[in-house]
Amino acid sequence: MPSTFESEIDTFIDFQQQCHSLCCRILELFAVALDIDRDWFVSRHDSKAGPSGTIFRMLYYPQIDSTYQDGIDIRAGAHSDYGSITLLFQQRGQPGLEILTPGGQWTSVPVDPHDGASMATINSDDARSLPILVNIGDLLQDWTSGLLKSTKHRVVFPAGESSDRYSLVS
Ligand SMILES: O=C(O)CCC(=O)C(=O)O
Ligand SMILES: [Fe+2]
Repeated sequence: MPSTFESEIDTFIDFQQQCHSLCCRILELFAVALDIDRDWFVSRHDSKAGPSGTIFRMLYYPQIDSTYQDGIDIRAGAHSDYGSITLLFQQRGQPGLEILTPGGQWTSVPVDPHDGASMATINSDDARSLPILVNIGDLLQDWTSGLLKSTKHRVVFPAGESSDRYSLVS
């Protein structure tokens, strides 16, 4: 843990635990939907039985000058996540995530899907908070024999002006 974060260690641990609980809840609902034992996925992330396998990452992609080449220079190369599910927290004004569609096209994922919607169409809770992006990973694809598909994604420099990008991944 970098020393600059040491004073916030309790906040990070609390946040990470809340992420783990949310992941477990989502995995439980997947199990219900698949009509299998509702603990099937969650029991495999039980920290009482050993390391839960959960990884928490705080990512910083620094702003660079405008010499980067669109479509060639990228911030995080194409990959799928190797775990079961991943929660991704992004910040307003820091786009860049793209997913590969089944048709093989890279498509940008809005940080806030409500962008462009009129305020009258979103409720006040939505106006305050950003959605959490949930990615299915390779392990869940494997566990479900490909029924749930892991999503290939990457992070590119946004078109136009580049800015710092911070994200949290759990
Ligand atoms: O920073 C992002 O938006 C994505 C990060 C990511 O895909 C990862 O850490 O696996
Ligand atoms: Fe990823």
